[in-house]
Amino acid sequence: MSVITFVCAGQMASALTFPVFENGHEVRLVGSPLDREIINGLRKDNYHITLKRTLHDGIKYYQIEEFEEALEGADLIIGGVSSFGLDWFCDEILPVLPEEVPLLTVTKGMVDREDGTMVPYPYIFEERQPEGKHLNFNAIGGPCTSYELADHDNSHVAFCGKDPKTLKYIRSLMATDYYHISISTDVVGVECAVALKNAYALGVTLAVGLAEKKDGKIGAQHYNSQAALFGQSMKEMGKLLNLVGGKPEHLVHGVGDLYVTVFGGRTRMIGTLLGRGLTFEQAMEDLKGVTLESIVIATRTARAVKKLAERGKVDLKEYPLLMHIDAILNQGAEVDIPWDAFTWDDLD
Ligand SMILES: NC(=O)C1=CN([C@@H]2O[C@H](COP(=O)(O)OP(=O)(O)OC[C@H]3O[C@@H](n4cnc5c(N)ncnc54)[C@H](OP(=O)(O)O)[C@@H]3O)[C@@H](O)[C@H]2O)C=CC1
Ligand SMILES: O=C(CO)COP(=O)(O)O
Repeated sequence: MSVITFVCAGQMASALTFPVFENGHEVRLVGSPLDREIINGLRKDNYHITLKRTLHDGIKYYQIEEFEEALEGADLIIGGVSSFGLDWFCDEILPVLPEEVPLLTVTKGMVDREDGTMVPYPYIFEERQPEGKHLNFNAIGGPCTSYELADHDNSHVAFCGKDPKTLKYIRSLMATDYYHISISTDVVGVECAVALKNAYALGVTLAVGLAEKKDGKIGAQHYNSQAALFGQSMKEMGKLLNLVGGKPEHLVHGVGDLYVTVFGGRTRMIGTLLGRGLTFEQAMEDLKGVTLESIVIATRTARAVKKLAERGKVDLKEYPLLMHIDAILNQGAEVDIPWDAFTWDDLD
């Protein structure tokens, strides 16, 4: 039995307690300063108020003030922060983590630099750890919604990090007959692929809202338009993956993640509302309190691509869907899918 300490008791970190606990490990779940209510509820009856599932009896729950106690003797630390708590995680958590214990994070995202470079979160964590500290950073990517993992649906994810031995070790702690894990040292490839899907899931689900608007009926579906946007998303994601230097095969994790997010992710909600004709501000107001990584990543990716275009490294015409998503989110544009920009002629 190993001891596995989770920092943040959000939906995904808490869902991961299922495979870990079922593998016989001691599970310690520590809430962020914003997770007090979640931890109080779990202590009462193991029911997680945002995941809406009952966690295993036997998990130990901690408030953030008890973090050091929860770290004692830990063999693995799992970070469950979202992009919105990234600074808190870097400033408050990284300094107290023991160097000898590997860290595995679920946070999907990238940061864009002034010159248009896109840097995945594990590298940001590495940069922002205290000077002289050398934590062992690893991350999870791939299609896996929290509530379906909690329900034991078969999921295939990718763990990435620099050290193959660590990746094999972490996999040995967490793999089950329903939680299937590929491992890779291509951190940029895995992380960029799965971060990008958040931006494009918003793009595909515009078609969900557009169909409802067209038919005047909530729940109306038009799969042709969703499929066209899905294909265009895959094309642009592939180009972006190539741009950051990730291996093309990791597009599998990003495209799988795009699929699950279009059907079962929170990003579907914002894309649908925008497609129905709500302004960005109205949609955000309706979805107050929902974790929407897509807004952050779409904005950052578009900013990076525009910067690279200024530098002559890319042609913006190759990213019509990303540019339209950015215009909706950041320039007040109405939804008006640039269908013609998606077509191309391949003639010998
Ligand atoms: N949910 C899912 O199905 C999946 C999620 N992911 C990724 O995992 C990450 C977390 O997602 P998820 O668990 O769903 O999100 P949640 O919003 O449920 O959890 C995020 C965690 O980060 C904390 N947090 C947010 N903002 C701050 C802040 N300013 N300061 C301190 N802590 C903060 C949250 O506290 P609080 O609860 O109070 O907000 C919570 O503990 C995301 O990057 C997401 O893309 C990956 C795979 C699937
Ligand atoms: O990343 C996810 C599934 O892999 C979930 O996406 P959302 O953050 O949109 O819910």
